Amino acid sequence: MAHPSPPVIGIIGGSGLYQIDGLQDVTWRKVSSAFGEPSDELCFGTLQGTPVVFLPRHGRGHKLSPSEINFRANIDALKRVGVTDILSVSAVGSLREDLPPGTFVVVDQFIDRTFARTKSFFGTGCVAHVSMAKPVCTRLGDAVMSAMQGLDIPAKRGGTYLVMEGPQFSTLAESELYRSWGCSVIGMTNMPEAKLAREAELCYASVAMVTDFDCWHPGHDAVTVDQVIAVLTANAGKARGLVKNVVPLLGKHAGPCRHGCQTALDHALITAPEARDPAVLQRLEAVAGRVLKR
Ligand SMILES: CSC[C@H]1O[C@H](OP(=O)(O)O)[C@H](O)[C@@H]1O
Ligand SMILES: Nc1ncnc2[nH]cnc12
Repeated sequence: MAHPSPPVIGIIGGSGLYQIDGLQDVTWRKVSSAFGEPSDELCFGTLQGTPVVFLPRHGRGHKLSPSEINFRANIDALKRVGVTDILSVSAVGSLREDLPPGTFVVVDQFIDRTFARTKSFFGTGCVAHVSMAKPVCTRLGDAVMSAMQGLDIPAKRGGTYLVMEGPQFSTLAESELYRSWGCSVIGMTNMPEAKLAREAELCYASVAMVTDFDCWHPGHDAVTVDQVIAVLTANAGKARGLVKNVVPLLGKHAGPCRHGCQTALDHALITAPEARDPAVLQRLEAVAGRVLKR
């Protein structure tokens, strides 16, 4: 059995989402990771009796820029406390006219243009290659879509999230390039987060909340943080409603995901057992213990 059932939900909050309102029995607790410091303490609580673990991606007060986030520590820490499913919530710019600010996009693909981040738990001493063909968990995506019903949220299932390094926003030429690639939205954080969740055999889905039209749109020639925060604030109630609905929905699922997220490492390890570095294996205990022990 890959995981105890039911799923344990972890929420990674992005810009503007530094706590979950309405969470009961809340405690913030420092959780150590073998990969350094997570962005903040983890927030443990329950929503209608269902346990939830929350982590603000940039830390409370938004202290970390996208390039400074220790994505490995965040995912490792969430796995260490028993999280099986990660719902990522992010602010994004829209690259399409039909995705105006206020739209919630449950993205299903990513293009990773980041270049200054550590992107894998694996490497010298234990090499692995997981599939990223389908980076988003269908079960989790289904639950998010159901949770939005009745909330009056303009929602779209599917779309490609272009992940840029930042912290500066894009040039017009870059924005037009990503549009020509057919991308739907742009942000700075979902990679390597999604890659690391897959390596850690965690289900992952991302709700991309559109806050702006980046800089390509004739009516909006630049994006500003003030604009992003204003749209996020206006949509905070809807984001809260979504989290409130999705947690009990997911909590009702019994057993592991059937889409392969929780067995991603079954055919991924390539380093011969006798060539593996024991110190590296120890660091990988939470992430990959399931396959390293057998
Ligand atoms: C505040 S605008 C730019 C900032 O917002 C997004 O963060 P997140 O994905 O954590 O919501 C974007 O990726 C940038 O980090
Ligand atoms: N236009 C944009 N580009 C990158 N990240 C963003 N986050 C919110 N809006 C964004």
